[in-house]
Amino acid sequence: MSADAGTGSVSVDLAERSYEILIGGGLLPEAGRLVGDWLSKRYGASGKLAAVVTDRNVAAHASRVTAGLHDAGFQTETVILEPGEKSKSLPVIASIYDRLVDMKADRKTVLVAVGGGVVGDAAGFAAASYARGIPFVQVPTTLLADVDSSVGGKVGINHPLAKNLIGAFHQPLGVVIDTEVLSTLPDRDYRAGMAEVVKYGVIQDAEFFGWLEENADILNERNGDALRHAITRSCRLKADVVEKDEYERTGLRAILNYGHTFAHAFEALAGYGELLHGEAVAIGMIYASRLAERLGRIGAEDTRRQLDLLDALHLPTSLVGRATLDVDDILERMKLDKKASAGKLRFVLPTRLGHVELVDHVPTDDVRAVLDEMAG
Ligand SMILES: NC(=O)c1ccc[n+]([C@@H]2O[C@H](COP(=O)([O-])OP(=O)(O)OC[C@H]3O[C@@H](n4cnc5c(N)ncnc54)[C@H](O)[C@@H]3O)[C@@H](O)[C@H]2O)c1
Ligand SMILES: O=C(O)C(=O)C[C@@H](O)[C@H](O)[C@H](O)COP(=O)(O)O
Ligand SMILES: [Zn+2]
Repeated sequence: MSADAGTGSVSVDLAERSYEILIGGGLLPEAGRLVGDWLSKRYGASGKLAAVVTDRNVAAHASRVTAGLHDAGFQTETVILEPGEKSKSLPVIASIYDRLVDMKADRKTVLVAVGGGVVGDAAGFAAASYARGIPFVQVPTTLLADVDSSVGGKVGINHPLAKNLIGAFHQPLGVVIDTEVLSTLPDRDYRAGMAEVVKYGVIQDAEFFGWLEENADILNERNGDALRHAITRSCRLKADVVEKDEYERTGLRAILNYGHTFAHAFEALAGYGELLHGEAVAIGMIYASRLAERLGRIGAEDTRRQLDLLDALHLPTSLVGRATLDVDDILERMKLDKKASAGKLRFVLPTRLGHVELVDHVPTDDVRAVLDEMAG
């Protein structure tokens, strides 16, 4: 990765729940001080007790955050989760509660999530529910968490039958993105994060989509400047949506779910963790775009450009060779999607690059036809 070119920030404007996302190389040691500043700004003098939740693969990064917390005067406890999607489960949440009870955490104890989307979602849900809500800070360490899961306050865990079915909205006090941490991220996880970056281009920003097409090669090489631009733009685009529809009530926030109706069913059916979330989203976006084509809402050329970009970023675009799933099972699982209403599926479908719509009453026969066609 190239040398740091300074720290940037994105503001998320949500009245009394507003916060900053700081983005730069080498920010990890600053996180402790930032947590202290954000906590005292929001809650006044605090007890300076922090629970750091991380996973085994990122514990070394987390210890640098812990050192910064100590320097800032915090006493800390560290909870280390098993890496992987299976940690988004009730027993893991119960184990975090136990540790919070042991350390006598109160409503001014801050929970600091250092890790990918799994750590952020699970720890964030523990923070949302312990003592009816304690402050929390996101220190994402994967590309996916940088651009998506650390921003916007969706936290939660999986039900065996459906992704993220149990959860809450709980905004962080702030987000610290150290782009240097990505240098240790395995390639497969790095690529998976790119799927959510591509999503923003398709749903909100055709120009950004074009920039991604032009820069796919250097993004694959993890070029520092390109990455910082991709992360900053993605955070801004997500913040724009969250600021207007924080609780997904008007339908606007649902656009962030492009590709996810398919993806979540695939992830649950394949067995959590078999297909990475970003991989499932990449495949789901192509299925959703094919569905939009079939319904006459988008031209084939716009699906092809998504396919080509995902290919260039080495992401999968169909289930073939990845998972063999039964079409009826997929349709059944999709009915558990949180966007469904009165048992009817709703899909986020593109009309052109840079624009999507939430569509009700999509005929099951059309969804089935796309699933059959994509199975080859
Ligand atoms: N809350 C939201 O808005 C939101 C948005 C998108 C995705 N998600 C959720 O995020 C999860 C996926 O997140 P993810 O892709 O970050 O997966 P993840 O948290 O499982 O991390 C991927 C892997 O990388 C390892 N890792 C993390 N950072 C590392 C680093 N810097 N160096 C080395 N290894 C590292 C982890 O231990 C793990 O094995 C899914 O559960 C998905 O549903 C939530
Ligand atoms: O923040 C959102 O809103 C999103 O939909 C972002 C998605 O990328 C993310 O996967 C989210 O966890 C899905 O939310 P869900 O409500 O469909 O579980
Ligand atoms: Zn997602």
